Amino acid sequence: MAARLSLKQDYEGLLDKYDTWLFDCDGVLWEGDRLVDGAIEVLDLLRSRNKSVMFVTNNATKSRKSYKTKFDKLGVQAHVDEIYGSAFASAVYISSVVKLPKDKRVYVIGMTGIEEELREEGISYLGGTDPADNTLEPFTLANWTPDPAVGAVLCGLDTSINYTKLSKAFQYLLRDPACLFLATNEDSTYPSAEGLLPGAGSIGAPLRFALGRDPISIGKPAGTMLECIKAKHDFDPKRTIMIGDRLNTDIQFGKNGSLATLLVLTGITKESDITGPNASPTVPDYVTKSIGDLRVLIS
Ligand SMILES: O=C(O)[C@H](O)[C@H](O)COP(=O)(O)O
Ligand SMILES: [Mg+2]
Repeated sequence: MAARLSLKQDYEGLLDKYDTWLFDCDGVLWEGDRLVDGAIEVLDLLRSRNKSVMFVTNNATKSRKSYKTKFDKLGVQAHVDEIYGSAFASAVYISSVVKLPKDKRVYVIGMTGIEEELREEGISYLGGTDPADNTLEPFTLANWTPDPAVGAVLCGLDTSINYTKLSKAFQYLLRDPACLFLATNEDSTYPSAEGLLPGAGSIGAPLRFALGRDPISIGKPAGTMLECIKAKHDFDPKRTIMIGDRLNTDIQFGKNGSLATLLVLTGITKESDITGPNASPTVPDYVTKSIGDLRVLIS
């Protein structure tokens, strides 16, 4: 049963118990470019109490560096080494876990975040924002020569998705069973400032359906990003709390990592998802309406 936080002492209890605070971004700190009310004050409060603050986002549209620009623009204090995104985790996974040979390339469905992180890791790629792939012209195999060096397809949130990209990714995966099918994350929806939109998982869904094959998904709830954090920061999982808005990514990620979990209701998850007959079996340790609720601690 999740503990519903409401009193000042409830929030004080979290400060006493947890030294490391991992924040999901979309739906927790902001929606699109609209900050959640109180997010900055609460992050400043945590840092003033010597808490370690990190950001763990499945949003692959931005690299860590371009996320740092977003944080700066929104006035949120963050160091690039505190920012972990699924584009970064995917690039690290391909270079360090897959160990993709240097003569191999990655076909990308996605945006600059993935491209920048692959470049940072020295991984050769094609597709992505290439104008030749970002076309609404009809796609025909008769006019296409696949790149024989492609050894993996990486699919992430792509707001310029089209039939050409899906067809090329499909062909790479169909013609070579050894070609890796990777997804930065599989969130079904994206909480924009104006409302829900299809998420990364819905961008890759046509490939799953056409191929009858599931990708390896690298973002939350998989442990890859936690491994990336562990590689750079010492922290005690027993004194670490994951704050998220989506049960099957953020809260499950926290549970998989033996972290405490705090669900907020400013993003994807609504009250009806956690109460009543259709409540999800994924139960967070704590629930509060918004991260802004912790402002009660600011004396
Ligand atoms: O579709 C997506 O990729 C996700 O909705 C989105 O970007 C999740 O970001 P997060 O909530 O993990 O910051
Ligand atoms: Mg979120």
